[in-house]
Amino acid sequence: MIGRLNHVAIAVADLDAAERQYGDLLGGILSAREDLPEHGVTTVFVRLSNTNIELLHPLGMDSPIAKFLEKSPSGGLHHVCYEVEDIRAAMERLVAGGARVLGREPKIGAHGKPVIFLHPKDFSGTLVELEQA
Ligand SMILES: CC[C@@H](C(=O)O)C(=O)SCCNC(=O)CCNC(=O)[C@H](O)C(C)(C)COP(=O)(O)OP(=O)(O)OC[C@H]1O[C@@H](n2cnc3c(N)ncnc32)[C@H](O)[C@@H]1OP(=O)(O)O
Ligand SMILES: [Co+2]
Repeated sequence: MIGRLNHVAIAVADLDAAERQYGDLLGGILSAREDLPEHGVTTVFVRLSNTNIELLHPLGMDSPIAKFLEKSPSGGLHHVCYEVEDIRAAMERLVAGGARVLGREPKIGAHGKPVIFLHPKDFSGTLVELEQA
């Protein structure tokens, strides 16, 4: 079921600084900033040859990134995103296997495709995002 690594997401407290780190210092190619109010985040993607880095900054009052940054003020690794062919089939399989899918329905993610999240406590302490390929 698990497919390509679509992105690795890093929560950042200072988006300007993170853009300088990944753009100027590391020489990455950065996307434009995008606000995704439904997810409570502003994103910037760094395109790599084999995957992408998603820089995540809190947006709005209920952002999951704000809570994460309260615990880790310097930021840090937030989630990994794997591609799946069929997100509903993946959900059924995961729920049947006892994993907690966060939310009832897939949402549309940063690439305009359906995404779901899996509880970090069910995946060795790592928040997992699945994106329909
Ligand atoms: C841009 C759209 C999309 C894309 O297309 O790429 C995105 O990536 S959006 C990214 C942001 N969205 C999300 O993170 C949605 C899913 N997240 C959640 O539903 C919640 O954040 C959560 C994972 C359920 C945690 O929420 P909550 O239970 O309210 O927070 P706690 O702080 O109480 O956490 C409980 C427990 O889990 C640990 N935790 C929390 N976040 C992470 C994490 N990112 N990685 C690893 N572990 C995490 C937290 O430390 C707590 O553990 P204990 O302290 O041991 O209880
Ligand atoms: Co993501």
